[in-house]
Amino acid sequence: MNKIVEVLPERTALIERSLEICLEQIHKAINERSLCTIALSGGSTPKPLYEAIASQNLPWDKIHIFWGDERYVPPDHPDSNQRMARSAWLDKVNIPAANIHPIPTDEADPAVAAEKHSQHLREFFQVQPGEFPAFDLILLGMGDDGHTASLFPHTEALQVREKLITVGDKDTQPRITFTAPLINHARCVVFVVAGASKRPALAQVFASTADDMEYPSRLIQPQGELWWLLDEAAGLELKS
Ligand SMILES: O=C1O[C@H](COP(=O)(O)O)[C@@H](O)[C@H](O)[C@H]1O
Repeated sequence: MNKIVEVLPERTALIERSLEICLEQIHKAINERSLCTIALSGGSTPKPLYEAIASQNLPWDKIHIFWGDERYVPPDHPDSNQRMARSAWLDKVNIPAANIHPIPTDEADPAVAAEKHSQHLREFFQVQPGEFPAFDLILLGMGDDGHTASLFPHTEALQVREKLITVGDKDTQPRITFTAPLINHARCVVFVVAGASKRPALAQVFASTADDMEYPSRLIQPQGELWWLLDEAAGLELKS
């Protein structure tokens, strides 16, 4: 793993740097494999990044969009990660509908939706049960509690080792989430984290010893590149 930490002076610089890294990874994947697979994060932080990507001239037909986690709500719900990414980015560019791979949230049982989407990933990436595909780029955020994707502290989802996708648990509300092993098979993982409220959890995520179950972002140790892009409010104590 190649881990790079950058602390940017403020949020605009954080988004500009995040855009640069994303564009590098997109072009690299397309040059090497003629295709780029990206998994998006939700929450509020990445919205300006998605708006910035939407203004780029990219070979959209070669880019496939997935989500690292989703709230278990319909796609038009205000909390939907899919809805945010569509309005900030995907609805503004000429990307084929078949290149957008939302997490289904219409099954009565979220575990059925998780398995259905796992099967979709296996078919798309042509991997067998038990194998993990390698996304070109996985974007992640981090909550104030140290969660990432929908891997929340002390939840069963953190223990899942064999599956691609599982059911996360946000205060008893189900969510669908990539598992840590799926994220860790990515070629490149980029955390984009902003705001002083993230500082205490970041200190624990970067500590040499701390509880991975208390701070799930510690579980993210990909085989490829790992970028931590922080604004100064979040990363003040990590500035070298
Ligand atoms: O719940 C979630 O929160 C995290 C962090 O969100 P932010 O609003 O602090 O940026 C996000 O990465 C995750 O995808 C989302 O479901």
